[in-house]
Amino acid sequence: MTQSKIHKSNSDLFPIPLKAVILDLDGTLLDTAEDLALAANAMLRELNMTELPSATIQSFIGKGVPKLVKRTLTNDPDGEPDPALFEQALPLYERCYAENLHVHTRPYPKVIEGLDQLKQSGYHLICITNKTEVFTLPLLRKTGLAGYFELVLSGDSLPKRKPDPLPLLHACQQFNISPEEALLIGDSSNDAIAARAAGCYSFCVPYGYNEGHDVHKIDCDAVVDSIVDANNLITYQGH
Ligand SMILES: O=C(O)COP(=O)(O)O
Ligand SMILES: [Mg+2]
Repeated sequence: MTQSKIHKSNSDLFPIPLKAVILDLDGTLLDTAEDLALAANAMLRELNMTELPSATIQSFIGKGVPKLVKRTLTNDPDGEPDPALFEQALPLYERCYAENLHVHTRPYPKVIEGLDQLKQSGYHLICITNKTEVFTLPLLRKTGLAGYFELVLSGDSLPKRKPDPLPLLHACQQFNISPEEALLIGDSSNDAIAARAAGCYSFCVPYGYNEGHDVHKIDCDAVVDSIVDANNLITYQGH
């Protein structure tokens, strides 16, 4: 059935009855790393700074665009650049990424198939990303994913982003469901921490970014190979 690694010792947990499935974007639905790195290096070139390897920039993905720019400028996940440099760099990055939004970016294998299955089952489908809204919406449209989602919340849609639980709680409220009726499928600890704090279930996929760390160390309910595998561990609970 599935090769998913189930983290909960209580396998009676599965299949989990749910009303909504929340999906992370970068590293879960879409492989965006190459285009994010292209933009980051284009920004560095414009600033006459040394370019970084794509793999390094990939490890900086996860906490939104401003954080990616800070990490790229300092080549340090915790780095804080000079404020004047950051102010100059952020709009440069935003322009470069807008120009490179959809060069290499594609849905991961089994994403479309998985979304089709979830949609057919009747789940509310929600996308919650830390990506800036001005990039999220065109990217969902260009990759053919926009039509699956009843609600899309980006990193700048609300006062707080993942790992804060606010976007998840906001989504549950919008659909009048309780958090334990929702599952978040993500690729990083930002997703799992937000889900735990909100009281939602959380699964992780192993093919994403997780800021360069091992996804198997994340505290989540299961690590699933794909969205299709996630669908095999849940059951639709009706509205
Ligand atoms: O923009 C990011 O840094 C990460 O976005 P995500 O929440 O969709 O993974
Ligand atoms: Mg992600």
